Amino acid sequence: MSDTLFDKVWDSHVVQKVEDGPDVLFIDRHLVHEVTSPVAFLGLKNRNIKVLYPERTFATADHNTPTLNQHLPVQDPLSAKQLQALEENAGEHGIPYWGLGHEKNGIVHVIGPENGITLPGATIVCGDSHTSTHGAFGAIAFGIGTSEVEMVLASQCIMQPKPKSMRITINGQLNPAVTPKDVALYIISRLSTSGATGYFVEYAGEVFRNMSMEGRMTVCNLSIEMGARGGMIAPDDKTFDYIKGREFAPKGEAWEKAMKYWQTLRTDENAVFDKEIEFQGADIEPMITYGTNPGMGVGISKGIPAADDVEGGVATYKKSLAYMDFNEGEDMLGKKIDFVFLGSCTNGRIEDFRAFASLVKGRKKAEHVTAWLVPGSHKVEEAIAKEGILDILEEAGFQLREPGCSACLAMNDDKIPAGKYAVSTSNRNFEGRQGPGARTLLASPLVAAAAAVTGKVTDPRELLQTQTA
Ligand SMILES: CC(C)[C@H](C(=O)O)[C@@H](O)C(=O)O
Ligand code: SF4
Repeated sequence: MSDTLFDKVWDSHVVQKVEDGPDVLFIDRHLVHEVTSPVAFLGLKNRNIKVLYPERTFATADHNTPTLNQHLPVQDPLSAKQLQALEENAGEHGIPYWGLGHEKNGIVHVIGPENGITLPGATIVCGDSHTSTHGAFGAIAFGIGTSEVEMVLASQCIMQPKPKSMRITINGQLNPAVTPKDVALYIISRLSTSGATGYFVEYAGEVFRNMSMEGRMTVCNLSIEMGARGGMIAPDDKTFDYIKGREFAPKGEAWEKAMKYWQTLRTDENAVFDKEIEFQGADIEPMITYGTNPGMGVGISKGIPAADDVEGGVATYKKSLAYMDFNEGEDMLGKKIDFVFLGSCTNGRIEDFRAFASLVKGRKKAEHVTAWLVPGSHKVEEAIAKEGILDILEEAGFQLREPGCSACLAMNDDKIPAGKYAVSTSNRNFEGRQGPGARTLLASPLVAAAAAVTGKVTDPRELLQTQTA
C-alpha cells in the first residue's frame, strides 16, 4: 500500500478511531504562549486537573511583549497580566517557561525548531494559527483553539477529522532575488486565501528541496493563509543536519533510532493525493501585496489587477483598494512607503536578517522611513551580532530591537500609524492588523530592504545588479 508522508505521520498517532467521527490523535509537542493559554489553564484549575505531560509542553512569551527595554517591567496592564498568568501557570504545572529576557525566549514558532523541540514525524500543536511553520521538518503541526489547548494540556490528545491531502509541486530554478516568501505569496495569489481550505498540503519538487530549513519554515508558515490546515515538507539531510545537536533533539543511540524512522518519512511513489497542483519556479518574481488579504499579491513589476480580472466579489475588492488608497491598474513599483518591518515567525530568522543585510550593505536607510527590525528570538539576536550583521545594519542607519511578535499584529506598542504604508515581512495584511488604519504591503526581506533604502517599492533585482562589493 502506498501512503503519503501525511498519512504515515497521522496514522502512527491515532490513539482511537471514532466511527464517522474525528480521530483521537496523540500530540508529541505542545507549545504555549500568553494569549491563548490563560483560559485553558483556568479550565484545568476549575476541574482540578494537572497537565498530563509537562515535559512535552513548552511556554514562551511573545505576542504582547515590548521590543525595547525588556529588562523593565511591562507597562501595559493587560499584557503584564497575561505574562504573569503564563509564568504562574507554567510554574504550577512544571512546564518550562521561557519568559522575557530568558536566553531561549522568542516567537513560539521560532524557538521550537531552534531548540530541537520540532522533530520530523512528530505531531505538534499550539493555540496559534501559524503552528503550520513546524511542518517544514516533516511534522504534522497545526493551530488549535483555546478549548483544545485545555484538552491537550489535560490529555495530550486531540480529536481531529483527517483533512484531505494536496500536493503542490514546484520544479525549476528561482531567480536569486526570489526568496521562499515570494514562492509562498505566489502560491497564495494563485490559489486564493481559501484555495486550500480543508486540505493538508505537502510541498514537493526541486524548489523546496533546494530551500534551506529557514526557507521551508517560511513556506509552511504561510500555508494557513491559503486556508490549509497545515503544510509539510519531507525531511532530508538538511533537516537532520539542522536538528542534530540541538538541546531537546535525541542524542546518541536515540538519535540513531530516530534517524532510521525519519528516513522513512516520505510520500511513496504511487501514493494518491486528493488534489495535485504544479507551478514552475522560473515563473515566480519577487512578490508584493497591494490589498487586504495575503492572496492579493502580484509580481513586483506588475500593476494592480482590475476588479473584473480577479475572482471574488468586485465590491470587496474595491473596498480593499479604497482602504489601501490604491487604484486598479496602478504600478506597485515606485509607491512611497513610510515603515519597514523585518521580523515575525514568517521572516524573523537569521537567514532573513542575512538577506536584508546583504542588500542594505553599503547603502543608507531612506531618511523618511521608520524601520523596525525585530529578531524572532534571542538566539537570532545573538547570531545577528556574532555574524557581523549588526554592524552592517547600524552602518546603514538601522537599529535592532528585542525579540517578539511586534508589529506583526501590533499587540504591543509597535503600531504602524493610521494611513501609513508599511512594507512588512510578516504574514497578514488585514485591515488594522499592524495598527488601526495601518496599510500593509507583505513582501520578502529583500523587497523590504530595497524599500528601506529607497523609501519606495523597489525591485530588489535592480539593486542587487548594481550592488557595491
Ligand atoms: C494571537 C493568536 C491567536 C493569533 C493566531 O492564532 O494566529 C496570532 O498569532 C496571529 O498571528 O494572528
Ligand atoms: S509573529 Fe505574528 S503570525 Fe507569528 S505568532 Fe506572532 S503574531 Fe502570530
